[in-house]
Amino acid sequence: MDQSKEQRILNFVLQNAVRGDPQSVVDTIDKYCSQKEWAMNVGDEKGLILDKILEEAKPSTSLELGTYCGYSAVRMARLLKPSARLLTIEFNAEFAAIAKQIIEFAGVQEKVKILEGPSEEIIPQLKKKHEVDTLDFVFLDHWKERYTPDTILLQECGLLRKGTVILADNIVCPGAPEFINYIRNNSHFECTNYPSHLEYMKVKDAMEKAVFLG
Ligand SMILES: Oc1cc(-c2ccc(F)cc2)cc2cccnc12
Ligand SMILES: [Mg+2]
Repeated sequence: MDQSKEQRILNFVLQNAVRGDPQSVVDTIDKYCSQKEWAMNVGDEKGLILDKILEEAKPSTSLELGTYCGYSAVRMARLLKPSARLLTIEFNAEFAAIAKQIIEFAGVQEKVKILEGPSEEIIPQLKKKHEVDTLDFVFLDHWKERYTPDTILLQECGLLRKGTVILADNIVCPGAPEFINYIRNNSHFECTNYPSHLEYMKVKDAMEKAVFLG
């Protein structure tokens, strides 16, 4: 059976990154995906925007929708304070298995919990099953047509609080026009756009920050 691209990324990390060093794992994935095979990690240019917004938020409890290979989970976990936690939801079982190994290799497994399944099923379980009170930071990086319904679901489940920061990837490419229309016309959110480029490409992309006002 031929290896998947995600398995090749994992193998490259295991052979080239430094175990227990999250920055080396991030740099190694960026090296592979810019030189060998493109993959849908947030990448280094948009990753620096993610870093800055995450550091400003200083979150105790963060949620990521769309783990993929774990690149942004490792990238975020490396900046979290020791007691902080990141929950990351991944629908695809193969991706979740790869991400688990990359997160463990990076040594951030104590801060990161991968929840495998559909976001619409897992979000309503966060309070009772995963002991979440409210979320300080949310990174939307899964299927674009889920951005709006999952944002509404987070609100309905009482998981947002005054000041919760939501950061969404791929606002331009592949694009999330319905989400942008929803969030920018919703008086409960204060939005900021961050122009950038698609990971590893010269194609234009952007991220959108939406702060929940309560
Ligand atoms: O950052 C991303 C990029 C793309 C993408 C795929 C093919 C393209 F030609 C361009 C962009 C898809 C994503 C799907 C989910 C989360 N992030 C994605
Ligand atoms: Mg993305």
